[in-house]
Amino acid sequence: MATYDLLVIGSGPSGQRAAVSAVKKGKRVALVEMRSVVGGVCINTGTIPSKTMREAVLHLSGYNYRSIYGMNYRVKEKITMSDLAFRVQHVIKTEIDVTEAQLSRNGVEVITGTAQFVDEHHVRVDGMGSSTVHEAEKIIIAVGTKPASTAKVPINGKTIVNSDQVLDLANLPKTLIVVGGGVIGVEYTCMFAALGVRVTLVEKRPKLLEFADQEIVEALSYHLRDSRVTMRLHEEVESVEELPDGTVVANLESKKRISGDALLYAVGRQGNIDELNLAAAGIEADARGRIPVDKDFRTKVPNIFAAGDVIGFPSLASVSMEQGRIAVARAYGDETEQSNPSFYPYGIYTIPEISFIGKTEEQLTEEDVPYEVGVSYYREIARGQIRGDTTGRLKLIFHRETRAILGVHIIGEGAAELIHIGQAVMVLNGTVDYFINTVFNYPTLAECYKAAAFNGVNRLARFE
Ligand SMILES: Cc1cc2nc3c(=O)[nH]c(=O)nc-3n(C[C@H](O)[C@H](O)[C@H](O)COP(=O)(O)OP(=O)(O)OC[C@H]3O[C@@H](n4cnc5c(N)ncnc54)[C@H](O)[C@@H]3O)c2cc1C
Ligand SMILES: NC(=O)c1ccc[n+]([C@@H]2O[C@H](COP(=O)([O-])OP(=O)(O)OC[C@H]3O[C@@H](n4cnc5c(N)ncnc54)[C@H](O)[C@@H]3O)[C@@H](O)[C@H]2O)c1
Repeated sequence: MATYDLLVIGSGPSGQRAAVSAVKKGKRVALVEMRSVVGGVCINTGTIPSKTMREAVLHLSGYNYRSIYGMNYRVKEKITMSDLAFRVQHVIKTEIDVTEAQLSRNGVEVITGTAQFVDEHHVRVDGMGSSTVHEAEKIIIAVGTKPASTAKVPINGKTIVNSDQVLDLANLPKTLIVVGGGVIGVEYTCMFAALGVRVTLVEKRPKLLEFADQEIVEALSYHLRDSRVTMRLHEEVESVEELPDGTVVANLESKKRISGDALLYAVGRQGNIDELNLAAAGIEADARGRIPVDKDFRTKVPNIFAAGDVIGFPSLASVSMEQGRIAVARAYGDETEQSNPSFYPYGIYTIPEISFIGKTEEQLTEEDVPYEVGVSYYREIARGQIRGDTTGRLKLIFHRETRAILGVHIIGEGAAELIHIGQAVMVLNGTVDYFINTVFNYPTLAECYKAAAFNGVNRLARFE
């Protein structure tokens, strides 16, 4: 029986970061992964495939250049699922190689197999025709999630797919039903709509992306409609059926029936805990398979920690890495490593992209915080015109009295990169005056910050 200082279960972003951090602290570390390759949902089925597919869609469809060369501009006239899969497979393979190299360079022992607890210090790993028990002083559960499913939606991996299977669609459908207007549903809706697929998006809540600033969501909704997406909000899909001709029907609770060539079921995800035998370690998960932890990512069993999507919100690759790092720091009594969730950014890879940090107008209104808003439009910035994005906008929210930046909300090309300028100013306690008094490269999208700051400060001046 092998003995480790730390055993990590799962090789997604949280597991990888936890394992390497522990090695850097001089610990002997093993990482167990049940897939044949490392990287988790992030590299193999979720983040990396979807973001690469988006890039392929934007390139091949010529979407970003239609405002310059005309609505019929295309790089490739007939785009197939294999065109998209080609680029995706290339990036997945490279990312797996990079991750494997990083783990081996750092001396993390990767064990392939499915982990299950024997007790709070022992884990059995079944794989490759063998079963071995490993002992560890500390254990980190980083098993991530899998798509939520129900018997009423017969996923067949071909025409009725979940988000792990999108690239398995044999052909690009002419019509697609997307169930779930969360981040996954909305991102894929945008990609297929940009390819000319007629998409119907069904969301049971009255609004899409409820956690985002509603002005930004309204701007996105405009783009979705412009791309001929039909939005069925406040409507719940009750069941799905396959018809003999191979098409698919979604039955809504309101008795409406929607038909399509294919259906993507993206109604959330649940913790990957079925194989773990958590009870043997004295741990319980909630109904959605999420494991409760304290602020240090410690479960109710003192030597066992959990990080990443399996602990629930916000379920982002970016945050999962950070949770893995902090969990290891706390496991070894290190309080110096810190991370502040108030400054975690969101990047939503819709078309156009959305990114934000800090509070929304809705939250600040609810909290009675006196704020002012400054807005700038990509069409007024030279780089916006050069790039062909004339619909993007950046919204800066700042405190009316202290002038501190309270939130930044962006929709448009490069939003997920651009947000980090606002993030740095917020983290360093900057005010709107930073943007007024700073020179930005010209022509860049970063100039949006300065234009928005002027706009906001000019509004304030009306009251002086
Ligand atoms: C379609 C999609 C798009 C996304 N896009 C983004 C994005 O743009 N930006 C972003 O920040 N986040 C995005 N996410 C979220 C991101 O992928 C997750 O937050 C991240 O992968 C979670 O990392 P993790 O370490 O918790 O686990 P995961 O990446 O889920 O990895 C967990 C690993 O544990 C393994 N495992 C499970 N059980 C066992 C067991 N018993 N024994 C051994 N191994 C086990 C699994 O095989 C898996 O490899 C997206 C997710 C999806 C589904
Ligand atoms: N860019 C990113 O950061 C990114 C991208 C994709 C995924 N993710 C992560 O992946 C996780 C899962 O994403 P998701 O979109 O699957 O989950 P989600 O929980 O965010 O959204 C699911 C949506 O489906 C709706 N829904 C549920 N049942 C329904 C029904 N029967 N009919 C119609 N609508 C229904 C819900 O109201 C909800 O809005 C998220 O937590 C997210 O953080 C992040």
